[in-house]
Amino acid sequence: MAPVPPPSNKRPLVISGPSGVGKGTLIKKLFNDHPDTFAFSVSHTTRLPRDGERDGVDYHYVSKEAFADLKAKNGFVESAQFGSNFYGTSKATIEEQTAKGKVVVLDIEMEGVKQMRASGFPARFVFIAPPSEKELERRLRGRNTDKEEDILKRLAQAKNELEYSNTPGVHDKIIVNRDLEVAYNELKDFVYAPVDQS
Ligand SMILES: Nc1ncnc2c1ncn2[C@@H]1O[C@H](COP(=O)(O)OP(=O)(O)OP(=O)(O)O)[C@@H](O)[C@H]1O
Repeated sequence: MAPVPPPSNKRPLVISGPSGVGKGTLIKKLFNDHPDTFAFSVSHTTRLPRDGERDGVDYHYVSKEAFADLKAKNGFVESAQFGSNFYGTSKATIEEQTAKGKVVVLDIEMEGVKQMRASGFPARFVFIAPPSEKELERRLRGRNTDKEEDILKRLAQAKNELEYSNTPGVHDKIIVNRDLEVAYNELKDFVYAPVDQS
């Protein structure tokens, strides 16, 4: 198959949506299909790695002290606290990848989207929605990565995320991830749309 030319729109892509909705799954497909086009914005986190996760690939795993230090230096475009852990996207990470000509992909949650919108950071905002809250719960339990306590916290937070997604003008595109292939095609169509349509 001939290689697909990169999208004409190079603005970073901000993918948000409740935990367990399938953001990671969709992003992985995009990267697998177009390995040289996108660059993942690897977030900083103070949480411990899950089995199989690698430092610098899934997250930059840092101490709470190191995180606070970078935040004090205004080094994050967005940061948030979930439970007892902190998450953030460093400016340096985005700038490095954009300078290499990549379309940077950010996987962040509601508070991060609010912060990025408030900052006026130039980006395209995509919200991934579940077909239903019941299906979201099924997926969270099905992936077998979270403790019961965390699942309940994620489901409570999901309600806030879904409510926020109804705010007009926040997201440039909302995709319901019911059937994975259908959702993936919608995402690709949006990402590869000419500049003036997105
Ligand atoms: N369309 C779909 N139909 C059924 N299952 C799906 C679909 N999309 C993703 N899943 C499954 O749902 C689970 C959660 O997906 P994933 O881990 O990608 O979510 P996420 O939004 O990245 O979560 P988090 O924000 O917590 O990282 C996974 O087990 C994944 O295989």
